Amino acid sequence: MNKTIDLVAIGRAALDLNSIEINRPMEETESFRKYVGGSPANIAIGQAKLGQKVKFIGKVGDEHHGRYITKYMEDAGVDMSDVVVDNEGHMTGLTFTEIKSPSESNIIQYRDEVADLYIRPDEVKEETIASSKILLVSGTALAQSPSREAVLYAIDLAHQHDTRVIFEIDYRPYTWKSAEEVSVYYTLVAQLSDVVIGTRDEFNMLENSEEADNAKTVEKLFNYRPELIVIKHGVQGSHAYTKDGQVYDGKAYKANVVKTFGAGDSYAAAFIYALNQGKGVEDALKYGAASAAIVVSRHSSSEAMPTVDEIEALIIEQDGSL
Ligand SMILES: Nc1ncnc2c1ncn2[C@@H]1O[C@H](COP(=O)(O)OP(=O)(O)OP(=O)(O)O)[C@@H](O)[C@H]1O
Ligand SMILES: O=C(O)C[C@@H](O)[C@H](O)C(=O)CO
Repeated sequence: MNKTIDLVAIGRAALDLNSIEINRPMEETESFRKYVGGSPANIAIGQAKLGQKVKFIGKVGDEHHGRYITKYMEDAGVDMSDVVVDNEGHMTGLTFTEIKSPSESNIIQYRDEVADLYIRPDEVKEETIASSKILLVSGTALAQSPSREAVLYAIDLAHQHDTRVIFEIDYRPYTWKSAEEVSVYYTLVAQLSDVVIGTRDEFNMLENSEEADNAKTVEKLFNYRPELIVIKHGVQGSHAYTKDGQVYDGKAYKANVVKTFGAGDSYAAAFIYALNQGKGVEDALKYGAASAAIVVSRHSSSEAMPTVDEIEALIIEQDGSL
């Protein structure tokens, strides 16, 4: 089928309530600003801002927050026509963020019985997956049925239609029942994906191990489908590994940090954008890191997503050239 969509993301679109009073613990924070949130929604918005054609597959509550999210993402350029409105009383998920200091942010999530975890396989449209170059899978969508089966079905369709599967491990502790359960589903989906992106801690969850050896992690996964694996190490940067044995080291850019969350989503949006533009892995690492440096210097994880010009200006400012 003709690939008219650059990326389709599956998973949660939720609300972030970010503390307005920065550098303060949550216990003393009284005011919050509302944004769209949820890792795959943030990545979809980031991609749209970079000029990509993006579609979203998910489920939102039949209430004010669900309507706000759908409208915001449509206005941001994300095609929301496959998003289902829940009709069983499940609500949109909420995240409160604490911005304690430029090096410490925490999140508190309300994710019991949330609408996004109730998307069913029969609500995933084959023609959407078939017409997209990339299926972006968020690991949190594997935490519970029927969302788990919806994701596995989407991956199967992607394989049938030559759609590249990118797995953002996106570990959130809520909803999962045990470390073993996390490891089983993360391993399964990583083995079925073409590209896997996660932090070192998230790969530890995948392996259910504290060993933290990047070389061993990639060696095991390269026995399966993945051809590119990215392991992120926060402000220390990130590493990309290819199946043919190449290793690329990416550095973090300097930033005037407001808060640390949102880094991973902005990184993924720009890293995938660069690969889709035909740039090499080395450049993709720069685009991802520059995008993250911009988002950590702003208040949100969605509205904060940068344009291509902003990313390239930051790379030129700090590296001297693109
Ligand atoms: N404080 C920072 N300053 C500049 N760049 C940063 C900072 N923190 C992270 N980054 C950039 O973002 C990339 C991804 O960050 P990180 O490894 O923290 O991902 P993550 O844990 O998925 O993010 P998140 O906190 O959003 O979940 C890093 O490789 C780095 O390039
Ligand atoms: O991913 C989430 O559900 C919360 C995010 O929207 C939040 O902004 C964040 O933690 C991004 O990494």
